[in-house]
Amino acid sequence: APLHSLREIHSRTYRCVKMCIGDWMMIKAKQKFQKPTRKLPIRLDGKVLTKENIVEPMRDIRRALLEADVSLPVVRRFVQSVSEQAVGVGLIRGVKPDQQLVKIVHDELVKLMGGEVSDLVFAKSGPTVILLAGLQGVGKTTVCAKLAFYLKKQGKSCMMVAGDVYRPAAIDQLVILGEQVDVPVYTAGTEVKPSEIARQGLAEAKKKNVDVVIMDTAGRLQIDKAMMDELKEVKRALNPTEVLLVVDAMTGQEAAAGNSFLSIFNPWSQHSTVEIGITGAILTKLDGDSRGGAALSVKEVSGKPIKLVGRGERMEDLEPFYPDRMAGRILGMGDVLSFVEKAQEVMRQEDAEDLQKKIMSAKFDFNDFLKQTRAVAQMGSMTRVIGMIPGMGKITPAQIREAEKSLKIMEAMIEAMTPGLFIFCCLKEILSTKS
Ligand SMILES: Nc1nc2c(ncn2[C@@H]2O[C@H](COP(=O)(O)OP(=O)(O)OP(=O)(O)O)[C@@H](O)[C@H]2O)c(=O)[nH]1
Repeated sequence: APLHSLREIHSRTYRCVKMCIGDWMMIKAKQKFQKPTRKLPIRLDGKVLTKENIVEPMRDIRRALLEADVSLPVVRRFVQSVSEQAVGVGLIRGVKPDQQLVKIVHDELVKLMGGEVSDLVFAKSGPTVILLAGLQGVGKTTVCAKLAFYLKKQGKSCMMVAGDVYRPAAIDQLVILGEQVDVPVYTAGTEVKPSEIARQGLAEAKKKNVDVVIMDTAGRLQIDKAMMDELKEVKRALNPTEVLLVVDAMTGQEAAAGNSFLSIFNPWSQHSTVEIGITGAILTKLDGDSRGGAALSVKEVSGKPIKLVGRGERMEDLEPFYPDRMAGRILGMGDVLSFVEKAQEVMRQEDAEDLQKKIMSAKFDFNDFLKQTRAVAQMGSMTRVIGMIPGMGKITPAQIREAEKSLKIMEAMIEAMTPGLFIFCCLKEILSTKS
């Protein structure tokens, strides 16, 4: 081909593609600079966490967990598993081993407690039935009314069933709370078996077309066979959507201990064969002094998510369980956590700045251009690539086809050119543009 037409193709394509790639890269760099993405690697210090440098901070973390009322066996298992995971992890620049360890422990705690909010499950048809179980005095009756109020605020019609026949005051308590939250309560006195009350209550709820039925059950000071059998009978009568274990946050150390309700999940417990099919838990009395270690014990021992937490005696004091907030509360090292998070952000920001500087100072020669062209080509067809560039929507398919053709010619030309010929073409291009 004559040099003139080659030069024209060359210069037109060069300018067009350089503009596109340049704009596109600047936009991307700007986006990265303004909002550092999580994908950018965090700059590390070149040092790592080792068995030796985590011994001391792990001791503090162990103490913090015990002070937060996490039960001892749970603390032991947790500390061992996190220590194994932490060894070899790179240190973020400017962060000390103990600080970084706190962050790792925090993230592990969040993961262990389910990671995200675990929502209540609702039946696809017919009423959703929620059965509450738990030891005496943990707050079941109060939770029953709180839950009804909570669901009522979400637009669901509710009915409560008073199944605690062993403590007559519990039935009166539920009726009073029902009046307070304006939710009907089904009662059948103390002479009827709880499973029969459950059957009658459910029938009544179906008749009234109620969305959610919540059944309160009796609590004992400790679990025994009679209590478990009774619960199983109630469960059979109701076929509940959710069976929620109500746990007092103040009883952290006991939560996973031998005589607690939780022990039915414990493989070493004498009640391990008892199966009542708990689907989740509600943690009460979190407004107290406890740092909430029971949350970790519940999840660790039962494997079931905590769905809601009670934070006071008022009816509105029930809210979803947020694992990250709870992890922060259990560790009680909020300052260290926010410092490490900040350090991570700064490092990501510095990485983004570096990237931008590299783009700004790049000497964009034809070899770079070829590399970029190939990189762009690897991203898919020109139509797809152009579609990713903001403001390029007006380019017609014919123009894109033309550009693709030119690119192929360009590639062949650059590869065939010696540096001398390359400079000659550039000079000719500059001179002809000037004239
Ligand atoms: N501070 C605080 N107190 C609570 C909370 N939930 C329940 N309580 C109180 O704990 C006490 C026991 O609550 P109940 O609802 O009667 O407990 P229960 O599990 O039904 O007890 P039994 O019927 O004996 O099994 C009551 O005084 C409640 O007001 C909570 O989240 N925070």
